Amino acid sequence: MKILSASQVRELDAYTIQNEPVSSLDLMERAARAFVCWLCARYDNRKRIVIFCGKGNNGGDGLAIGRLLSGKGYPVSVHVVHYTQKATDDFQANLDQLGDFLAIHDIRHVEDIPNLPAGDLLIDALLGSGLSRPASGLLEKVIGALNDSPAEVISVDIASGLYMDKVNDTTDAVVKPNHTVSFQLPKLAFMMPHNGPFVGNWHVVDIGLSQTRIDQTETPYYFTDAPAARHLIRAREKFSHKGTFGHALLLAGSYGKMGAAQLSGGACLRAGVGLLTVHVARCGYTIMQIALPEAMVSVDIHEQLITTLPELAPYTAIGVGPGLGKEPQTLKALDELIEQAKVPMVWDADALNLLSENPDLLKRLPAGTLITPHPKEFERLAGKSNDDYERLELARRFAQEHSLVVCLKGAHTAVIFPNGSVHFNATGNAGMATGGSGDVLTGILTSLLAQKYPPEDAARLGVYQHGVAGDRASRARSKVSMIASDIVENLGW
Ligand SMILES: NC(=O)C1=CN([C@@H]2O[C@H](COP(=O)(O)OP(=O)(O)OC[C@H]3O[C@@H](n4cnc5c(N)ncnc54)[C@H](OP(=O)(O)O)[C@@H]3O)[C@@H](O)[C@H]2O)[C@H](O)CC1
Ligand SMILES: [K+]
Repeated sequence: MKILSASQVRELDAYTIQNEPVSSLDLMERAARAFVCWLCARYDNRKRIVIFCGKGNNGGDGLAIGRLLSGKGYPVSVHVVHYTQKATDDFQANLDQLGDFLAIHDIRHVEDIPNLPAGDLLIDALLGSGLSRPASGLLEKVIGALNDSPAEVISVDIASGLYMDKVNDTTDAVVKPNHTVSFQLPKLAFMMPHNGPFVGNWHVVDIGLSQTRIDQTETPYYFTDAPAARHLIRAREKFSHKGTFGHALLLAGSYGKMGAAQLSGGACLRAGVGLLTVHVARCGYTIMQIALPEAMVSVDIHEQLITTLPELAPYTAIGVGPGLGKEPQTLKALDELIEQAKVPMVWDADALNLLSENPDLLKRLPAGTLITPHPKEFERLAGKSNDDYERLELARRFAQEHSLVVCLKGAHTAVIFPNGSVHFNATGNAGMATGGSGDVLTGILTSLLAQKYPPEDAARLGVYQHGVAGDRASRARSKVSMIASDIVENLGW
């Protein structure tokens, strides 16, 4: 799925109106119907609905939603916030229609804002994608009232006050909804970690905007959802054998961190690799043989560290980093790895920290290598950024400059290709913010590379499947109790 900017969505809107053709008022009706359909599937008509409308098309949607819900027997009250004289034509047309159904409450002063008790369901249709400046005055007060209320809030299209595709100031007044129901496509703002409170759980509903035009519209931003991920999965041929699925090498596990090697190795196996060898510090030999009977173990000459490489010829992909440590002898082994590796690689964890301390290594990383930094590791590699949008742009430049596939980990992990395109991931949950979760991802990615998935596909699919397994684990164990080995256990294709 593509993610478009506010101006591209406006253009898409206009194109659909002109070419389908459909009147803008009918398009608004479609949007309202899609929203109502979403709402009715979740809340029955005993729920009291309180709708707050601005005077643009987002407000127009709110009015149409009020009319449709009222028609379905929901107790609805509609409040129009008069922050401006100006109203859009479609807002006005809906206001005229709604007047026949319901009394409309005007909010002209702070005192007109109603009480919002816990049992109500508040619909935020104040401002949508047309936001052009921070909400102030009366709008700011209404937004404050919505945020102060214990009632559940659902935002129409986007939380009022939140920019679709650029950073908000921390002092901006923005609605904090429980849910956002977005029309047609997700928005870039939904992907940004700091926007979490201003998005809530988000959902996309289809309003029939032109697919032809969406296909034609160029964007660097994409969303890897279930259909996109399914498209990447390769079927297993009947006459395949373990050689078909490659031989992965993981360089992972030093003294006290052998669990990282175990998690990464387990995930690598469960992601379908034919054969796996884990190269560990000598002290890990027995641990690994017992913990992962399906893997072969190669031991370093050093008792506690990884300081050398095994013969690399047999391997079809290499993953390095989990539980590695940052000792100078290990750095030397990584230097040799860059010299000798002729197959795709994943660099993670301490391998990334060593890269950031040794920029010369970074310059020599082979094109197409996958790196999997969390925001702090990325900052060490590429420098500080002031906000999420800046970090994303920095990561795009970084991926392009170094010809790397960057998996910038987060709630919606951003997989960034060497051409600068960004693929946000749909799956995963906060339960995955637990030690070892990253080691699991490295194992999955190494496995897919070993099976000859191109690095870009391996990254998108691996990150997606990691999240799916995390979601299964959280259903089985809860977000609080799940641990990284539950993610390995729940991997499935
Ligand atoms: N394609 C779709 O997805 C469809 C979306 N629909 C809905 O339409 C809105 C967008 O509607 P629009 O009228 O463009 O914009 P808003 O409703 O968000 O804003 C209305 C006007 O308010 C002004 N504005 C902007 N920011 C502020 C502010 N901080 N304070 C006061 N006023 C503000 C602005 O006008 P200016 O000229 O003053 O800048 C806006 O134009 C979309 O989100 C959907 O909900 C359609 O219903 C169906 C198709
Ligand atoms: K809104």
